[in-house]
Amino acid sequence: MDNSLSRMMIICGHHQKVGYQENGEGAYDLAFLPRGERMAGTGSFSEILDGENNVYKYYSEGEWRKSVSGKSVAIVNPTTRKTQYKVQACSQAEVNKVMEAAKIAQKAWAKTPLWKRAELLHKAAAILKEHKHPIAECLVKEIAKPAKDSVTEVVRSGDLISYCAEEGVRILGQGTFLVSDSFPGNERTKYCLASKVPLGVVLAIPPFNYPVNLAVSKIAPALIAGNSIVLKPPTQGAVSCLHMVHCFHLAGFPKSLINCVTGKGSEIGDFLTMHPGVNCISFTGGDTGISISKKAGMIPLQMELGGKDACIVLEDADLDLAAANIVKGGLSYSGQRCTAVKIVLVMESVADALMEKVNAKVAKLTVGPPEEDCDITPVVSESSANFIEGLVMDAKEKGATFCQTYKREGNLIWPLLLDNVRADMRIAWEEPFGPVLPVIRIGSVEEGINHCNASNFGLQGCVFTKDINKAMIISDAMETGTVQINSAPARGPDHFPFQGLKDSGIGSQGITNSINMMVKVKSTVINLPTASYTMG
Ligand SMILES: NC(=O)c1ccc[n+]([C@@H]2O[C@H](COP(=O)([O-])OP(=O)(O)OC[C@H]3O[C@@H](n4cnc5c(N)ncnc54)[C@H](O)[C@@H]3O)[C@@H](O)[C@H]2O)c1
Repeated sequence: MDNSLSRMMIICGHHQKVGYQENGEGAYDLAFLPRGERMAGTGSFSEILDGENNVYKYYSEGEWRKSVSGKSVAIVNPTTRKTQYKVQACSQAEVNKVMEAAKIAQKAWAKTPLWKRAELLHKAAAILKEHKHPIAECLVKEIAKPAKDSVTEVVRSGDLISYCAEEGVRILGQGTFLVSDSFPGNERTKYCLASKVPLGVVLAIPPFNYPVNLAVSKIAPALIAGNSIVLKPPTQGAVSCLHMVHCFHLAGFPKSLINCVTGKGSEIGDFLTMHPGVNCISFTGGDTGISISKKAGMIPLQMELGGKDACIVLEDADLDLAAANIVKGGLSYSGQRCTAVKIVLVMESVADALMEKVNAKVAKLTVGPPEEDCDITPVVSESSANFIEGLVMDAKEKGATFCQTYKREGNLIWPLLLDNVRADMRIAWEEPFGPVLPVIRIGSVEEGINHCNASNFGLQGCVFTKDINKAMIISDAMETGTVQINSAPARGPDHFPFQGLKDSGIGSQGITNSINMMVKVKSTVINLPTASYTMG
């Protein structure tokens, strides 16, 4: 931090705080503010920033380090489109070192009592929540998430860690005891004790859209189950992740148990996912996950990939409820959610009425910077905005009805509903990951289900109807990991099972399922010389 900073009044919502102005490179000095109120890279977080070069460090062997590569990766603020932060470009040699250390640390951690693991996780959760503001600030600057939602993401992550600690001590505290005489031909001469043991080193790769939440949803289950962690954060979201990791550091976890390497995908991406030291990969993201699955060795994989979540609206639906969920479900965080409503399939007879309600709500959305807590904020990158524009132009050429005028400034795209979309348009099938929502008018429920099932994705879907019997039949017919009845698709609450079928993933998440996924079963069989049946 240089000396040229000038003291100023920083306006935060309705509160005024006396502090120092941003120095133009994303760093602040607010050391006099209460703990937890400080800004990114300062106060408790000053250790994670190489102030001389203004590059965030990576975390290895319990220390914050500069890469020997001398190189950095720039993180571009989606709103200003200027470099906001820089992170270390780690080398393959540094990844090797991290892997070796993580392997050794895991062995000691596996011998740490479960209650002690849980205690440390609770501590990390509390520290994370205490520092919600500086971490949320990173989310606002790196991924343009609206300010309030950014705080919510951090708090929710703290709650997830605590829940995981509680769930872990219960489910990992129990094994299975089997006797041999239930299988034909056996006497009770064998007792089998099956217990859950850690996998080893878990490689965690979260996506940009929930970098903190989707990192801790891997880290916490892995740790409570006795594994060590190597985290590879997304580039946009890396600095938020580094701050989050520092909260685990402050909680006092053993060194090398949690590690975080940053860098270019081309340099360390495949190197990490194909590394022989990795015993499990937990990945959330797009199609990259499919290629990782093909390249990874014979290790357990947890893959949560893209979605094209359909919203089927029947003739008897509560249209106000459906409209509210379509707008919130489709356009929150500018549609950059795996479980966003990504296609509306509405019965022709109620389509005009529904669209009127939806368009009235879209007109009320605020569009602008995340700092102002706008509903629609810039999408994560210029290439993402270009991709979304490509889908919009394709729909235009093929005759979709534009409910709003298409408008874009830089990475900021105004919310847009496309009515009368047809199956020959790309947007009927592809995931825009932006504030653009296609609507297909259907003549029968079967047509809606067929469209949903023809997708290569199978994450979630939803149906709006007042008839629970019809809803159940549709839910059973939809080939998706989850179907929501009378609400938009959603991942939370975080302890619910969460899984994608087809190209949407492998395995199931949610706190309990993730813990169970990060262990393997180990059996010890006691062989008795004679059959023995317990009498009392
Ligand atoms: N199903 C879910 O739970 C879920 C949740 C959120 C997001 N998503 C999906 O994520 C996508 C958007 O996120 P994104 O753009 O960050 O996805 P992405 O696939 O581009 O990147 C995901 C992660 O993979 C890393 N990565 C990229 N190339 C790699 C390589 N060769 N080796 C190792 N790691 C590599 C990225 O740095 C990032 O950390 C959307 O498709 C969305 O639907 C799915």
